[in-house]
Amino acid sequence: MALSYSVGLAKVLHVAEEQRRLRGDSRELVPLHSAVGGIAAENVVSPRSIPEHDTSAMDGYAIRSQATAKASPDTPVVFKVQGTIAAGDDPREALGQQPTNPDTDAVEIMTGAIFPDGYDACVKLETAVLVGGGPGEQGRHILVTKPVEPHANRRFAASDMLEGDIVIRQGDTVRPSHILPLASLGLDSIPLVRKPRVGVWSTGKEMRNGHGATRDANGPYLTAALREIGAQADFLGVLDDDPTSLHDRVREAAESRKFDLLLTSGAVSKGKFDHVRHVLDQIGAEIIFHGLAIRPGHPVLFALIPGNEGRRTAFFGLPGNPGAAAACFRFLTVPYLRALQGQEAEQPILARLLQRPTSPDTDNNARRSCHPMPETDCFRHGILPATPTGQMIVEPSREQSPAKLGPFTTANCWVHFRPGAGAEEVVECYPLDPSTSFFT
Ligand SMILES: Nc1nc2c(c(=O)[nH]1)N[C@H]1C(S)=C(S)[C@@H](COP(=O)(O)OP(=O)(O)OC[C@H]3O[C@@H](n4cnc5c(N)ncnc54)[C@H](O)[C@@H]3O)O[C@H]1N2
Ligand code: MOO
Repeated sequence: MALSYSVGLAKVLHVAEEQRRLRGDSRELVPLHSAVGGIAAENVVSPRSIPEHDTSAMDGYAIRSQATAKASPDTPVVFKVQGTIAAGDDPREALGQQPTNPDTDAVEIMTGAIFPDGYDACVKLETAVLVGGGPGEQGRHILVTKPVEPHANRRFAASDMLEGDIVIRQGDTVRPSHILPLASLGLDSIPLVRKPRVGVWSTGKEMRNGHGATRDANGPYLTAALREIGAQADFLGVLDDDPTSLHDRVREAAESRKFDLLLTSGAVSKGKFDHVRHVLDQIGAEIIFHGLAIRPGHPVLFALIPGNEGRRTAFFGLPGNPGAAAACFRFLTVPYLRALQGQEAEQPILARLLQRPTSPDTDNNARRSCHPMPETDCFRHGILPATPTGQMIVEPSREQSPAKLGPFTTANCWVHFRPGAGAEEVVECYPLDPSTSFFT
């Protein structure tokens, strides 16, 4: 009896935690413009409160609001304009030595500029009536024709973020939207978890000699998907069905210390040319599991390969059928890499299954693939549309063969059917691509 998915996953996470400890402090400071997609190595807290000063929210005139309490079109309040403060100016320098009187003077102030002492509000340029002025703009006055609210158009210091606020949490993936607050706080780099280095091979001579026109789908897919989730992935080539070259390449890679994880796809099942298990046994690998009670992907293998100085490299032997390789990658390899980098487990979105009438063959296929399977976890791709009412209803792809890839052009999610879960159940859905979200 094969191990259950939950036991297999627990073993994967256990190894990931162990390897994480062995990696030690593997962080690097990365400039903000290159940080998107990386994983925060620690909570980043705001080193200061922002804005650091009270500033104007509008281009206009700084005044003292109290002085306008009785302003009306018939009895406008007149202020003499004394100097100009632009964003980036020190108000004291901009206004010079000459003291101003907030009861009778206004100061021209630009958006983002620091308020001068004694002035509490800003009258927008469009609201004030400018009179006078001329060459050198001496003698300018403004008329204010209605009372100005206290603190109008004033942004208060520390009203945005406070010193000590958490800007990004340890384990969060950096998104472009994190960069705005991080940069505003004056941070130019961020500590990220060093990217896990992953080596990927495809196996099977059918992809090398061209007979039968099987093209390598798994190699490009796995390499690209790994890069998308922040790993440093190297595609190491397509190996043919020769156990000696498989042996040498895997051993060499494990001893090179270049990789945190190695992946193969294909050659893990029962066929005459399925050499992965045998080769790992020869190398002296610890087989954590070979086979899980999952569909697709039941021949999947997970092992630790010995290297130099007692160091061991984790290894996934993913099944060859591309749909099975993709499911095992999504539900085993991605959780492994998340845990290795200190990220929490992904939380699924719960959705109801779309019930469809079943008559043509394709419907029967679809129905069968979502039929409850006792003691087996099933992973099916499908579409979870954004409905106008916000209801979560998922439609599994009609075609679920792990050898057929057409549905990957339209699917946007994986559906996880727990053992025995039936068509009436609420099911767990995950974005098809782990770097995406249903809501962005
Ligand atoms: N007697 C049994 N036969 C099979 C079993 C079984 O339990 N008993 N399991 C089946 C299942 S399930 C799967 S999945 C496959 C997986 O087998 P392997 O991992 O050994 O994969 P291969 O035999 O090497 O290839 C299977 C299939 O996938 C194609 N393939 C492989 N790699 C790629 C690639 N990189 N890109 C595109 N296509 C790929 C390959 O050409 C084969 O058609 O075994 C079943 N058999
Ligand atoms: O893993 Mo296989 O059929 O379940 O493709």
